[in-house]
Amino acid sequence: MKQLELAPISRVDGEINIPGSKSISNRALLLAAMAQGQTTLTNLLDSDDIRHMLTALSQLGVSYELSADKTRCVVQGLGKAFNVADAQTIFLGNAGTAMRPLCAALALSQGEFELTGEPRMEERPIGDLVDALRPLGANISYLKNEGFPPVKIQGMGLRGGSVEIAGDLSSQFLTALLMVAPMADGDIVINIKGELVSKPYIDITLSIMKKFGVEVTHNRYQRFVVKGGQHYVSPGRFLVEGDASSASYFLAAAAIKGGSIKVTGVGTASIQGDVKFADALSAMGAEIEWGEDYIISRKGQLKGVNMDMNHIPDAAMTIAAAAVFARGTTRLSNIYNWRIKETDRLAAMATELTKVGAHVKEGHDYIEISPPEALKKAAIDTYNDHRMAMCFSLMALGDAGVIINDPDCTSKTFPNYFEAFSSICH
Ligand SMILES: O=C(O)C1=C[C@@H](OP(=O)(O)O)[C@@H](O)[C@H](O)C1
Ligand SMILES: C=C(OP(=O)(O)O)C(=O)O
Repeated sequence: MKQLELAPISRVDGEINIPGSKSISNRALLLAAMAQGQTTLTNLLDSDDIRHMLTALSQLGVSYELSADKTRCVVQGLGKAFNVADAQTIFLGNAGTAMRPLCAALALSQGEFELTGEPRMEERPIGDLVDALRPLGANISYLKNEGFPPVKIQGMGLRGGSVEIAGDLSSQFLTALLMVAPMADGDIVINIKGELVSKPYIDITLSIMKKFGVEVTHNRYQRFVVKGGQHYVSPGRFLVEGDASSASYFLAAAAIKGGSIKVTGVGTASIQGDVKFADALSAMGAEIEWGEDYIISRKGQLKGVNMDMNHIPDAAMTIAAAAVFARGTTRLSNIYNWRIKETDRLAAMATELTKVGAHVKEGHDYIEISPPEALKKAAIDTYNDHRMAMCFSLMALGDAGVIINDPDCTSKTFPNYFEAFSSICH
């Protein structure tokens, strides 16, 4: 196994143009593929999750042209759902933003499809989405375990109707249903069962759908009404914002160590909920300055916080890492669904933070972190989770340095993360 040793870093400073957002790239690609007209996507993310979506679209008969650096993509929209004569097996790695939306999109399409993924994907639920699609006419079956990928889809279009969908495990199920609903034969009313988690990701979905010409109304995220029989229409050009979750590591670095870091590509104009990470960092004591498309972070005297993190589950992991450098205890709550992401992130975070000397309490849906007396150098297991690798790079801001096992797992969303990180370290 590859290991990356990071020596203690004395100062951070600089500016980073953050690569494109994963959540926006995969949504925009799928809608561009089904929309009428040609879409030129710029600042597209080049990473594993996006490559899986692009490969899937090729298999589904979509033509597109990627620039040499893979950040510009001209997509020829089909103007309708997919229609593929030969049965297709589509491998989606561990990309939730490909698996869930494509499951819905293929139920809406014509053809026979199998959606498969990495072993961890077979442990990440999809049952709540399948249960919501079936009453609309979807023919989906499980190839291994009930409620989990791989799935087999006999695409035959979707009718309108009123459905319920569980909101308490993942917002991606609702995102998937919303994205296909306008192309169903009739109107669709979606009622949310239970608390809807990760709500800001629904705002990303609705915002991108609107750019492609479709408006959805909703009643406080409890009931969504989507008119059926519509088409998406390409906006022509679509600029992908920088990834706000990826920005969190750099902003945290300056807050922990000093100097000043400016991230560009995300700011007050962002449609991503994860920009709220900067507010959480500010509550810990960081000095934050906002611009329309940039955020600057400077050192504060960090202190522990007690926060509900349901709205920013991905960037919340960065707060857990920063807590090691804060005075007092940090408690991050309402994060049960950390357990069903790339790994069980509550267990992984607790185990690895303990290795560096932090005092950690892992609850069913929360984590409590008190800083170590002295940071210990440790070899950090990353569990094939890009965010574990990126979060624990921050340990190098202490006096001990850190070893990151399997650093290349950042390729899921940020292949050049460690180069970018070293560019701000002095
Ligand atoms: O819709 C999206 O783009 C995402 C939603 C979130 O997942 P959950 O809704 O499962 O929390 C987030 O963790 C994931 O990285 C991306
Ligand atoms: C949860 C994540 O990914 P996915 O889109 O696969 O759910 C993530 O990127 O942190």
